[in-house]
Amino acid sequence: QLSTTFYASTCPNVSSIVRTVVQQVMNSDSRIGASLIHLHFMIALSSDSIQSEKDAGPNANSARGYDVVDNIKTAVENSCSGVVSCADILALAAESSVSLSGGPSWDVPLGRRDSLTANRAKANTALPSPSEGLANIMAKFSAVGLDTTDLVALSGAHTFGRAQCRTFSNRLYNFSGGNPDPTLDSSYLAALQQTCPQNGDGTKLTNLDPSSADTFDNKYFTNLHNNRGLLQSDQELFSTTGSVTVSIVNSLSSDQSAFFDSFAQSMINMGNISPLTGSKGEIRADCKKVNGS
Ligand code: HEM
Repeated sequence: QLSTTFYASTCPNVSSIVRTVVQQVMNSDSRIGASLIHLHFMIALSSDSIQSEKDAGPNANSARGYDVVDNIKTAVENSCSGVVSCADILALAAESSVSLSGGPSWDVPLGRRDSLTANRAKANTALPSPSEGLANIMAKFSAVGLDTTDLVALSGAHTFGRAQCRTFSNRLYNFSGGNPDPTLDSSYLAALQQTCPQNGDGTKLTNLDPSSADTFDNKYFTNLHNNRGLLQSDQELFSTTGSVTVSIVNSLSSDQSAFFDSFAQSMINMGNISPLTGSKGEIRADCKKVNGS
């Protein structure tokens, strides 16, 4: 029961306020759009609020963007005090991040409220890890009502942003019987081994999309065709023989506008995962904590 016109009378300019702040930050930080949508994903999948995910295992060190959410919140509060939730701000920031990076735009359904709790245990188990295998990741998406098309389309968000060596270095040296992941293209493997030496700094960053690092396009899917998916969870979408994901990758790699349409729809689906609405939850004053805590 979210609605794209939810703030039409209470905060009619909310979308452009959010977009302006995201644009400003992008001018000096080309990665911030990716970081904001990544944050939106983590929060959507753990159906929980900002505070809790921040320190959960799979996200430790990986959640950038909290400060920017605070800045957006301040800008929104200056125009319309106390009416727009942090959850809606993040959903709008995700859309701005994509459209300002060359991707699709869409009308964001709004009217979410912020949770009254923070649940670290749930964040730890509901979030997929890049090495846990396609079947498990499909099950985690399915558990929140997202199907295989959503999984493949949304994984296309790895068309921009960065990942730390520790999130894929298992593929580089000792993946199967002492060898690197056999699905990795050999020159890409060599480049990644240079970036991420064995026993090196696991927090070092590299581009998720080696062909167009900061642009939102469908090169992510052509990378998979060329065995240049960075995370194991990326490459498995294409390299798992017989998986239904293969034909979806094929169709999205051959048609960017089909990817954009699918992505926008799947973002709406992701944003619809059990939102708090009506009188449930609250409108947080500070996005990092429950009111009064
Ligand atoms: C399918 C399961 C997914 C897995 C296993 C996964 C895993 C990861 C990992 C390990 C990283 C690197 C984090 C780090 O190094 O700190 C990452 C980054 C990222 N993820 Fe995903 N992800 C998934 C789905 C998604 C979805 C659905 C979206 C958004 C719709 C998304 C958007 C991003 C973006 C944009 C980044 C880069 C963030 C930045 O540069 O700050 N991911 N993901």
